[in-house]
Amino acid sequence: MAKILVTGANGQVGRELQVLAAQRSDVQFIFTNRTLLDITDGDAVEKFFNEQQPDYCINCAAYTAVDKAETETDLAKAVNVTAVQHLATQCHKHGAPFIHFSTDYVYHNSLNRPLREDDPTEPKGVYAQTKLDGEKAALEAHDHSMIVRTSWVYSTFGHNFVKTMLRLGGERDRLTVVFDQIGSPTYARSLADAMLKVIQLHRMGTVSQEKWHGIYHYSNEGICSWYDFAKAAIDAKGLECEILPIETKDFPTPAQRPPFSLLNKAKFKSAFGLTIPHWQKDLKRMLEHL
Ligand SMILES: NC(=O)C1=CN([C@@H]2O[C@H](COP(=O)(O)OP(=O)(O)OC[C@H]3O[C@@H](n4cnc5c(N)ncnc54)[C@H](OP(=O)(O)O)[C@@H]3O)[C@@H](O)[C@H]2O)C=CC1
Ligand SMILES: Cc1cn([C@H]2C[C@H](O)[C@@H](COP(=O)(O)OP(=O)(O)O[C@H]3O[C@@H](C)C(=O)[C@@H](O)[C@H]3O)O2)c(=O)[nH]c1=O
Repeated sequence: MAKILVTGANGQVGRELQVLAAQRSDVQFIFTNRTLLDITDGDAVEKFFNEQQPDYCINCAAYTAVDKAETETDLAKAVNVTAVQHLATQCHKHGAPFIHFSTDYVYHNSLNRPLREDDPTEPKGVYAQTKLDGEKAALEAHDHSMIVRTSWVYSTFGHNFVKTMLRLGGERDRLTVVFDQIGSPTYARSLADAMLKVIQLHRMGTVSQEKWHGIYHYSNEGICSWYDFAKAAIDAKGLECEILPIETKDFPTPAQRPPFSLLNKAKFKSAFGLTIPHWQKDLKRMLEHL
């Protein structure tokens, strides 16, 4: 039976993988959180791999506090770069294909079309830079590193934009949200499900090394601004809170966000023959579980 190691399993994607794992008996999952396995500890990671011998590793651990990363730079680097190198190195040593998540924030441009994996990157903040460096570390350390760049992840678990909007929307009469940052949300349940399907295809022998190794995009289908996304969530919940569109300059933050980071998913869909739900459908699905 294949053994899948999931690191950072207390985060949004990790928790969704745990939900899906409960429905599977054909695969053995090992879920680790920071207490069970601190991935910044290289010796601990090595020992863990030697003892557990996983067949696959999905790294859901990350430093994701975008603004705080501007001041907690060393910690962001340790988790998003050094630790990723530890995991990829051990995956390589044990012949375990690796899945690692990255972000749409590696981009910062004004291309007037969905972004492809080979479009130029231009990380603006510490979080974005460390995620890009982590991608490189994973790709260099292991020849079976799948980097999945995703965007605007939300779930019933953990902290995310949707839950923040619903909380604030229940407390205030009015919220102002940027409408000049465009992209696509990603329901962590769908992302988790897609990763397990990719592993299933690999186990069936239909995913070559060349196909596994490299960068893929995955987010929900469709396009919106953070304003549209907030309004959809508030309206779906029937909250009496007015959502007003504002420009980024009127919502200053320590870290810059990309103005346009809509991901083109053509490579992922054609490589694995999978379809991706539209963000409006997935938002409804998530709100039903909330
Ligand atoms: N959230 C988003 O909007 C987006 C996320 N991504 C990427 O997707 C991936 C998953 O994100 P998401 O599920 O939202 O992340 P979360 O922030 O929800 O979870 C990250 C998890 O990593 C854990 N962690 C942090 N440091 C360590 C460590 N040293 N050892 C072990 N575990 C650690 C955290 O533990 P603790 O709770 O103890 O801190 C937390 O449980 C990440 O790579 C992220 O960069 C990409 C685009 C958008
Ligand atoms: C709370 C709030 C945010 N905003 C803006 C700020 C920001 O530009 C945008 C998104 O808000 P947040 O700061 O909650 O989201 P942020 O932490 O930037 O989310 C990012 O997280 C990392 C981990 C990723 O990888 C990205 O894909 C993305 O999901 O909305 C408002 O305009 N009004 C508000 O009331």
